[in-house]
Amino acid sequence: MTKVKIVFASITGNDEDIAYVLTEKFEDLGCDVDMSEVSQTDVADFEDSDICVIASYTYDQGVVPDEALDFYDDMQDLDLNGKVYGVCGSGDTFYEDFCRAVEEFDKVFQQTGATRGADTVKVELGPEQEDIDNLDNFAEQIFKKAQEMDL
Ligand SMILES: Cc1cc2nc3c(=O)[nH]c(=O)nc-3n(C[C@H](O)[C@H](O)[C@H](O)COP(=O)(O)O)c2cc1C
Repeated sequence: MTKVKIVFASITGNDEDIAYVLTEKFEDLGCDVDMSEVSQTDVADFEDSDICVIASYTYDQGVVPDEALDFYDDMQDLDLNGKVYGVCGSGDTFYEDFCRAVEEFDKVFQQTGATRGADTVKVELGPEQEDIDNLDNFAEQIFKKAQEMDL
């Protein structure tokens, strides 16, 4: 069974909602899914998974959330070759750096050698039906890539 690890950073619940949408979709696809909050998660969990996903909000001029900084730093030392990843997150277009943390996590995943399974998904605040459709599509693409790689 394909193992999926979903890590989220969320203060007001939008990214937690995103993580739940993805959990449900990956489970529908027949995956074994584990979801956890970033400050409660060890990066080694990604090494034990086939598919690695991050859902993060953006704060204060586009930086990675404070509680995700250790995780972000630890990711720089990971070798995730042969694994598939995806990044998504919530932001607010009121701010200049809309969903910048999504881009930052995408960059660090690239450094790990993991393969991007789908383009990033950026959600304006909480996920509406259109976002849920985009997230379902995101999960399907990632799963398809993992199947192509025999994961
Ligand atoms: C002080 C503050 C700064 C923020 N800065 C940004 C930002 O630079 N870029 C962005 O896209 N969203 C920014 N946001 C919006 C949050 O990312 C957005 O509310 C998000 O939905 C929160 O996700 P959560 O519910 O998972 O905590 C900011 C919000 C606050 C309160």
